[in-house]
Amino acid sequence: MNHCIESLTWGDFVIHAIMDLGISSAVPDPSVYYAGSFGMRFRFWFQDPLKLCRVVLAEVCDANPHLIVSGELRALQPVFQVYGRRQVFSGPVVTLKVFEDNVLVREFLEEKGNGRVLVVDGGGSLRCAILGGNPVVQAQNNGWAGIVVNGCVRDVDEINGCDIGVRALASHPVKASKKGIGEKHVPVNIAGTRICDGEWLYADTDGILVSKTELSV
Ligand SMILES: O=C([O-])CC(=O)C(=O)O
Ligand SMILES: [Mg+2]
Repeated sequence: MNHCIESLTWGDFVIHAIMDLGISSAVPDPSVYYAGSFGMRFRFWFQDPLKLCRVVLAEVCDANPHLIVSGELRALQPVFQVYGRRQVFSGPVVTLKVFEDNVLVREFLEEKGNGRVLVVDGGGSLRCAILGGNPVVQAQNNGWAGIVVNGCVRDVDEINGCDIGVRALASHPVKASKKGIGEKHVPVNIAGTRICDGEWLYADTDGILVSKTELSV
C-alpha cells in the first residue's frame, strides 16, 4: 500500500512525495521531470503539468490515418473511467477473459509485469468488482504498466494511490467469485475493439489506442 504524503506546486511543477510501504518499481511516465528517493521507503518526483496534458494519442492518430483506415491502429470507445496515478501508460498487451470471477486476474498480476498492460474482458458486468486494491498494489510492485478492465473495480482510494494506470467501466463494492474460471491469452472484444495478446496499448488523457505493433511515440 502507498501513502501519498504531499502534492504541491512549485513554479511550473507539481511535486509529489510518497511513502512506499511496499517495494515499488517506479517507471516514470513522460510527464515526470525528475524522480529521486531517500533510502528505501521515501520517493519523490517532479511532474511537468504541460507534458502531463500533452495530447500524445491525438498526435499519433493525426500522423497515422492510414493505420486507422487499415485497422492496424484502433481507438477504444470512450467508456472507461480513469483510476491509478498514471494517466499516461503503454505496453504490450496480455489478454484475459473472465466473468464475475477474479482468481485469474490476481494470478496474472502476481507475475512480473515487465511493463505489460493486462487487458481483462469481464464481459462488461456491472454486478461486482473483478479487480480490487490488493492485486493493483501487487501489479505496481511487479512492474505492470497498466490494467484495462471491461468491468468494475473496487478499493478505488487504494488504487488511486498506486503508481500504475487503471481503466475500468465503474466501481462496485461487491467482490467477485473465486472459482478460477476464465481464458488466458485469447482475443477479446471490448469497447468496440478486438484486442489480441501481444498487441500494444497506449493510454493517455484522451483515451486508449491499440496497435498491432509497437508505435514510435
Ligand atoms: O477480494 C477481492 O475479491 C477483491 C479485493 O477487494 C482485493 O483484491 O483487494
Ligand atoms: Mg480489497
